[in-house]
Amino acid sequence: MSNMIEFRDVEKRYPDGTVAVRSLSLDVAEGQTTVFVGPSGCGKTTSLRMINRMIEPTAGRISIDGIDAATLAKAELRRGIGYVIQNAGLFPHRTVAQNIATVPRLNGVPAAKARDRAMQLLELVGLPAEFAGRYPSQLSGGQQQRVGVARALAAEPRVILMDEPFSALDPVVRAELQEEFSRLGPELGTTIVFVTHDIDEAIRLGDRIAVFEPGGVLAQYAAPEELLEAPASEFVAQFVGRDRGYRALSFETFDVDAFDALGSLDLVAVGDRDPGLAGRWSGLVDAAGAFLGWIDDGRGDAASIRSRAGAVRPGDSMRSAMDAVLTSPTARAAVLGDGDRVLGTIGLAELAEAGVGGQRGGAGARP
Ligand SMILES: Nc1ncnc2c1ncn2[C@@H]1O[C@H](COP(=O)(O)OP(=O)(O)OP(=O)(O)O)[C@@H](O)[C@H]1O
Repeated sequence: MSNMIEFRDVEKRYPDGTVAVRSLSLDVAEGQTTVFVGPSGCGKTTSLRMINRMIEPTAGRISIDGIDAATLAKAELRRGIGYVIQNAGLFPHRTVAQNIATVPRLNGVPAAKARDRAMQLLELVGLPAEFAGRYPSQLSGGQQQRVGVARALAAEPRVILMDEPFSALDPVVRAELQEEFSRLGPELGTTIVFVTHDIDEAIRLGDRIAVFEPGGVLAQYAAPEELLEAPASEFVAQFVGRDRGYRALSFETFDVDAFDALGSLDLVAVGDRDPGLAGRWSGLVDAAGAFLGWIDDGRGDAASIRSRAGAVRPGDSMRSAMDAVLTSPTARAAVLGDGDRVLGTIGLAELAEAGVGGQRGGAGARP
């Protein structure tokens, strides 16, 4: 994979002597999402803004696609780089469609064409077409942020810089945007550099994560799995947090073969009835044996389903398996195989043992 952006010994020293970024060297791979994360004041925003030269480095070199950014005219450089900030920064007196079409219009794209494209982008970021004629103040924060992303995409940039774009949103909307956004980047093949102070957001979105520490120093640059499993310093270990073991489970695959034995589960097929199971948890299955949910009245009827949560399939992450156990009404997750047929159940203790063993031994260590 080729590098889209290269930092080489980049430094930013402000006139008052503050060194915001110290000897930064890193490569941003094309088509990937790279996240700059770290506590406040550690130089993330400064590093991001040096890419499109909103801030000029005082030493070192940044190249984009092999070309030294300092040799390009700023307007030309920025034409290929989208920029999204917190609170979207939309133009208040322009409609949503006009906001999205801003850069294409400046680039001479005819109005009708720019508008068609704006409508497509509106759909891409999950907003209904009737929002096109609204003004930013008539949208919620999350909707404005979606328009901000659409506007950045409108010029079909090869690179998008995002500075804490979701930080001002409430946790639910924020999680929604993270979820959708993590699909959008890879789908469009756009190279994204994303700044956040939130390690969970970094892990959710980043293909690679650069952890900055105070003083503008790059503490570690690695894939999320590696960051969690092998933090390079005490600072990184602290920053990724005490619950990093749990986070790391996202990268471990649930493997039925790792368990010596599964627990048993009584099953009732749709249309059958087993009075002996009244008052006990059992699994409802369809005629082909596929798990439909949990029942506790022994009646083979979809109306009896008390919960559909609490099932895990081979190939799910260990974190999903853990969630399945925790959300199952029985405190044990149903383990499903081909065609969602029930293989048995697992509980927290077995899972923890397999998960911890997997991490300790690393991939392939199991005989
Ligand atoms: N114009 C400036 N003059 C002097 N110092 C500055 C200037 N702009 C930023 N700094 C300092 O540079 C350091 C890095 O700032 P920067 O905004 O890059 O950090 P950050 O990691 O993005 O933090 P935050 O998450 O709080 O925005 C900080 O100590 C900041 O106070």
